[in-house]
Amino acid sequence: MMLKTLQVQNLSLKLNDKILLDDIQFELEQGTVTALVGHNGAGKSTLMKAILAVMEKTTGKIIINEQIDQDSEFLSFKQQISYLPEEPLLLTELTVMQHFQLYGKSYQIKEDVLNRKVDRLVKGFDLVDKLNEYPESLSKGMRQKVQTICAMLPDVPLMLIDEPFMGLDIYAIDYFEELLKEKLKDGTTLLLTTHQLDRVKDIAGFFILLQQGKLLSKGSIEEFDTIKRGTDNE
Ligand SMILES: Nc1ncnc2c1ncn2[C@@H]1O[C@H](COP(=O)(O)OP(=O)(O)OP(=O)(O)O)[C@@H](O)[C@H]1O
Repeated sequence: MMLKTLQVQNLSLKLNDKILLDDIQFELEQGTVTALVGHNGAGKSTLMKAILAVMEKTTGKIIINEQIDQDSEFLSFKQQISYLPEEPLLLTELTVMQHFQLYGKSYQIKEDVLNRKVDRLVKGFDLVDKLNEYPESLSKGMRQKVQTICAMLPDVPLMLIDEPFMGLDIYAIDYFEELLKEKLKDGTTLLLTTHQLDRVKDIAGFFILLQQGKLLSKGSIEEFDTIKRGTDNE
């Protein structure tokens, strides 16, 4: 039996009487890639934030590796997940390197391991000469690269990626894809939101379709194509 990296059970999230997530249920098996799809406002980002506990769920259970429960082991739960937000969330007062060190501390990465990883990733993303710069002196794409490196530093069971490849040039996209494939080989499980399924088809095996906070359907990517052809009337 495959290990279930993530189990989401009866997850609902209400905010000011508005139901943003309605009884969501799904599981992700170890080493799989799932694309979270749906129209603007369907609840994709909210679902990620609920998994991360950035937004507080109203009901339900969220469990990592079949044992670490968001409700009972909050700190160790948080350390099992790395998150790449759609827009970079960098701190104006920290240099690029200090951001990496902050992530190293939060995920308890040993200093030598961290430095080795940083070394390799800044070379890959062509940021070697930016380590001592502050975010405001970087381009938008460079900031996105810094945020991407932050998310790639920890070795965690689950990665949540909101709109991968946004703002990255083609070289960075290729390199990022390579890194994701490496992570998958190491057993990391990926959940990513996207509006362009074509872009993630190479790596994603499964989909989850949200509509107005409800899980409308889920299955393999091949099945999604069939659903789409049925509804789009192309
Ligand atoms: N902090 C918040 N306060 C109030 N409403 C919110 C909040 N965050 C999200 N919502 C609402 O929740 C719904 C889902 O938003 P969410 O950002 O999760 O959608 P999404 O599927 O990620 O959309 P997009 O494709 O546009 O990124 C929307 O109706 C949005 O207005």
